[in-house]
Amino acid sequence: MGRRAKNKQGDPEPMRDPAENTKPSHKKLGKRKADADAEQASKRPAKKVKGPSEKTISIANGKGKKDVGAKVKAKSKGKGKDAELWDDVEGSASSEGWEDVDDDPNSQAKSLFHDSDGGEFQGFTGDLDDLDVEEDEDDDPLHRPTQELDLGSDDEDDAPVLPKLKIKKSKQAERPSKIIPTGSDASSDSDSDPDDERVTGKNFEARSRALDAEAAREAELDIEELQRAAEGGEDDNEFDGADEMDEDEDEMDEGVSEGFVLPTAEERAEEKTSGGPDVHVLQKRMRECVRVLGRWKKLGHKTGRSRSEYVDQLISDIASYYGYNDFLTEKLFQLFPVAEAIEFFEANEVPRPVTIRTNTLRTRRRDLAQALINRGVTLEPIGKWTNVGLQVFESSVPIGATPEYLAGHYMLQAASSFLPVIALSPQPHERVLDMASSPGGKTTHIAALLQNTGIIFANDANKARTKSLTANVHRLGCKNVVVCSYDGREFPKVMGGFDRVLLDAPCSGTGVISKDASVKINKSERDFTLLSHLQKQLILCAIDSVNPASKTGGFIVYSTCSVTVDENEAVVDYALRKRPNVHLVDTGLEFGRDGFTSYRGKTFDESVKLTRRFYPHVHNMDGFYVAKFKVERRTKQAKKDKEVEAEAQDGTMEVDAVEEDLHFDADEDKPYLEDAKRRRMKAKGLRVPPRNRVPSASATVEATA
Ligand SMILES: C[S@@+](CC[C@H](N)C(=O)[O-])C[C@H]1O[C@@H](n2cnc3c(N)ncnc32)[C@H](O)[C@@H]1O
Repeated sequence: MGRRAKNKQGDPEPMRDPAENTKPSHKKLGKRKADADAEQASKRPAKKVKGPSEKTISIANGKGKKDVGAKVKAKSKGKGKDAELWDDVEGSASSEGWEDVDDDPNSQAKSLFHDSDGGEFQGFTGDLDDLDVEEDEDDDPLHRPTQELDLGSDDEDDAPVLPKLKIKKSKQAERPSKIIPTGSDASSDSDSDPDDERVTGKNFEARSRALDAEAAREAELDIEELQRAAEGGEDDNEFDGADEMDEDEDEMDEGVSEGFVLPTAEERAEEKTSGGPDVHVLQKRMRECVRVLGRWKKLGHKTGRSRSEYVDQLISDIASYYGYNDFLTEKLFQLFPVAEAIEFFEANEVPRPVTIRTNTLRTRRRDLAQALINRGVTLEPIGKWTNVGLQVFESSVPIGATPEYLAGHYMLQAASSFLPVIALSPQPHERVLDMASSPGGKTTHIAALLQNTGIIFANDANKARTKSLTANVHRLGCKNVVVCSYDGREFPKVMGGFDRVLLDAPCSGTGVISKDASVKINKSERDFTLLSHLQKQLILCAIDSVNPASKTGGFIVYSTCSVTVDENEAVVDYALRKRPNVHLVDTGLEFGRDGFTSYRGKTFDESVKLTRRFYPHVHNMDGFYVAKFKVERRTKQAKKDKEVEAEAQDGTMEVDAVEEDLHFDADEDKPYLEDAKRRRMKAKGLRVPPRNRVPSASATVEATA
């Protein structure tokens, strides 16, 4: 296997065979964790990627796994491909970045929410005063948990051969489609695989071309798959993934495993009180449940048990194997076909790749790459979809403390966090609101796309968190940012009339479990209810803060680092119903799965399929969701009609957060704009005219120019 392949983050490993030896289970971490710990000890020493604190970040090696179909459209527009990938300035296809470098190590506030790089929600009560927010550790590689980087050997055969669970082998899965490729994606290539070369300043462009070609190949495969799927028709089973096994597997394995007996409800209850079964029993049972559920139509009748008994057993075993609470296990399990759900849970056990976003206000990607390569960093472009992203494979220096980092040439930023800003696509000279912005990964990215023109109001309700936001804004040389600290629900009363608004909403963080395993056990039904409620309030305020008459914009992007429907499609659908003057538009993102238009008995507006879902097991990036709306002028009757309809459909969850007469008050905005202007002038050494008016309101407004 080539160097690149070895160094990339591994795919989630399949559940191991019972024959493999493991430690006894560790209840708190989940049985899989105990299992993994045992295996870890036997692995070869890993090469390390150092974080800024000298902690090591390493990436587990993984092999062989293929993936389910991500949609990749390889588009080649105008310029040469090399130029696109290594462009100096972010082009129209946009570019993007990881945030969350918390430059304020002293801040100890605890976050109730997850931000895209792994904050923490700890029981939000719905009142901002109850929020207790912590600095985002994952924003800062200094604080990132140590992860294992197993670079493997040069010879693929050296890797331990793990018996594989035949949990899923869909037709789709026969080729790589991860947007950030993994080792396994490249493993089938021959010796002459360009991936085998070491990445140097000289071969950047060749590597970029190879990536393009790969994307094009994948796009062709995607089309083939879609055609196959269309010809194959729909499965009428309760679960999409049912009967999804290959026919050849069917022939090989027609029956229910001999000696396997699904425990009864009583036996399960007994098992629980006695600490649960041995990890081997769990693995075996999960395999069997996945296999039988995967071919329920053929095997179900032979089991003598009901489908729901199998499902219940599997959910319960997943919870204890991976260490989730039962509620969250079921919630996440329901999002996927059976076998794919296992892939998702497995992917959450593996760290995502280390990625950085070039700050184009300070440097060009190729120059940054060369500078880091000179320092001993092994990296390469993330992929064609971003012209500012770099994936770091190994580094002999702390990647969060290099001179380039300190000089603001890049942001450590998860690849998924690039997505909402790409979708927002801010245009130079626009006025942008980043409604929940700390620690500023997306704000600074927006600033770069605006080329330091226009103005960004970077708001966050948590004042402590705005410290790291301000630090990042300064470090990256953003001169068009005003930092402020309001509850987002106060907008647009605070100010409005924005060309674009980003609402990267506080969320449960179910997309970033690999970064923060505490999510597995600390999320309850109530958390999701409260979060969804807050998100609905915020999204209406975000919509109302947009100037529908904007000549260049009039858009809002809603994003979360969560994969639950309550926090995503349900919020978007609610906004569509409550605000007749908005409609969804294409996000402009070239990959990601369609948003759900129906889910467990709920039906959403058809246009919700325009929203995008991203998954760790599919795209090799954090779980993420992105929706983009266009805001039009309101017409009174349309508004009334839609709202009556919304009230009727809403039932229990009514969120009337926004007063109807809210509008942008240019006068109220003036002091903030003036303040920013004054500071800009001051920074440029110009004479600053006397202040007309001091900003009112309790909020802190800090111009960062
Ligand atoms: C997902 S994080 C934002 C990450 C940020 N966009 C970035 O890219 O660095 C969500 C943020 O929302 C903030 N927040 C929570 N409730 C809020 C509210 N009611 N209004 C505004 N911000 C809020 C939290 O303090 C947190 O910083």
